[in-house]
Amino acid sequence: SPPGPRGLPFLGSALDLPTKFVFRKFDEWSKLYDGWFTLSAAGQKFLVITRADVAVDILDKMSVQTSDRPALPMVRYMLRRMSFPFDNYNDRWRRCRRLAHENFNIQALDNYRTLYEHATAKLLRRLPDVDPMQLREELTQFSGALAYEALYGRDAGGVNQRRNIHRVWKLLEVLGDAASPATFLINLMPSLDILPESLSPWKQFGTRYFNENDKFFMEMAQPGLTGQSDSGFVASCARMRDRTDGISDAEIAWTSFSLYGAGVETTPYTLHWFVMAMVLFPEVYQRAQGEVSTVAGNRPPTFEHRSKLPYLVAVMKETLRWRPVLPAGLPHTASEDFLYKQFRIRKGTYVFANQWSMCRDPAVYPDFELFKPERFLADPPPPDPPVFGFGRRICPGRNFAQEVLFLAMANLLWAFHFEKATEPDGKVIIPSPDSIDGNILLRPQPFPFVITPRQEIPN
Ligand code: HEM
Repeated sequence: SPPGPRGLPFLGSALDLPTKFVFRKFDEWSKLYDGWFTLSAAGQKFLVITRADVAVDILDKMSVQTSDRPALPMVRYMLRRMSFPFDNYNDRWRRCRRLAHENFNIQALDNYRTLYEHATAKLLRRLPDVDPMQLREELTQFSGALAYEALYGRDAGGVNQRRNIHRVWKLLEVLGDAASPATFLINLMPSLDILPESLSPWKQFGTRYFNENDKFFMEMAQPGLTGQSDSGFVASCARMRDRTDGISDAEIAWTSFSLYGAGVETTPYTLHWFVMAMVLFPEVYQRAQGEVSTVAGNRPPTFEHRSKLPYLVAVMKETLRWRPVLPAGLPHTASEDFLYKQFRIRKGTYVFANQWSMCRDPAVYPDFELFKPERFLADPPPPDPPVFGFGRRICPGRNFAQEVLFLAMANLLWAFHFEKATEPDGKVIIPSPDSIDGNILLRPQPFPFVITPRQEIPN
C-alpha cells in the first residue's frame, strides 16, 4: 500500500486530524514520508503532497484526473453549484474560469492600475489615525473596496458599497462555517441527503441562503450587466457574452462574488504578515525602505518603479513564502482512479497540496524559518514560492494579488516608519509570527507596533 499513517481500523486517522490548521499535522507527517503520503479518515481517502515537484507530477501533469473539488453537501445546498471555486470540473466551471482568466491575466491588469493607485493612496491617508491593533480590519477594508471596484466598476462607490462589502463579508463567514463538517451534520453524513426538504432544516437553510444571495449578487451586478457602468469585471464580462458560449447573467454575477470571496482575505492577511516581518526584521526593513526611497524620492512609488525595486519584489516573495496565507491550499479531488508510483489512487480521494511544507523545504529554501528576501536574488534564484495552487485550479487572481501587494508594500515603506512597541515599563514587545487564528487561512493575530509618518502624504 502507498506510504502514510494507517491509524485505527475503520476510523483511520480521523482522530489525528485536527479541525483547524490541518497544515501543521500534514507538516509533521511530511517528515516521515518522501514528498507525499495517503491516509484515510472515517472512510474518506486523502492524498497529501508536501513537496513541489510531486505537486507538479500529480496536479499539473495529471490535471485531467486531479482538478475536481470535494462536494460538501451543505455547500451544494447553499451555492447550487453557481460558485466556480467550489464547483466540479465541468462546463460551467470552464466558462466562469475563462471570464476570470480573460479579465485578470497580466495584460488585462493594466485596466485596474489606476484603481489600485487610488486605493493605496487612500490607505496611506487613513493609516496615521488607525490603532495598530485594528490594522487587519483596515487592510481588509482596503482590499474589500479595491476588489469591489475592480469587479463592479469605478462608480460603484458610496454608502451602498460599504454596506454591500459588509454584507458579503457576513455571508462568507456563514459559508465558511457551513463548509466545516462540525457545523452541519449533513457534511458528515451525506446519506441524510435522501430526506425531503420539508424534513431537512439544513436544506431549507441552504435554499434561503441561495435565494437571498442570488438576488443580492444580481442587484450588485445590474449596472455592469445593463451597460449603466462600463468599467470593472462585470461590465467587461457583459461585453464578452457573445464570445462566451452559453454564459448567463447569473453566472457572471456569481463569478463576480466568487472572485470577491477568494481574494478579499488572502491579500490583506499577506500585507499584515508583511508589516509584522518589517517590525521583526529591522535590517530587511531598512534595506527595503532605502531602496524605495532612493528610487521614488519624494513622490509615492508607482508601477513605473517596479523594475528598479528588485529587493522589494524579493521581500514580497519572501512574505508569501514565510507565511503562505493558504497553507494547505484548497483541496482538489480525483475525478477518476489514477496511478502514482505504481499505487492506485481512487476516484473521490481528496488531494491536498500542503504549501506550508513546500515553502519550508530545506533543499529549496535553506534557513526557512528566517526572513531572507535575498534568497530570491541569488543566481540562479529558487523557484517562486508555491502558494497559489496547481494545475487547472491555480489561483486566477495571482497576478492581480501580486500587483496589489507590490504597490501597497512599496507605499507603506515609502510613507511610514514601523517599529516595535514598548510596554509602559520600557520592555520591548516582540510580536509572534506563530500566533495565528483563522481556520483554513493563516490569519495573523493583531499585534501592537508603532507607526509614524516619514513623508508628507499627498491628498
Ligand atoms: C495573496 C493572495 C492570494 C493567494 C496566496 C491565493 C492562493 C490561492 C490558492 C492556493 C488557491 C487554490 C488553488 C488550487 O486549488 O490549487 C486559490 C484559488 C483561487 N483564487 Fe486565489 N489567492 C490569492 C488572491 C486571490 C485574488 C486577489 C483573487 C481574485 C481576484 C483570487 C481568486 C481565486 C479563485 C477564484 C480561486 C479558485 C480557482 C478555481 O477553483 O478554479 N485569489 N488561490
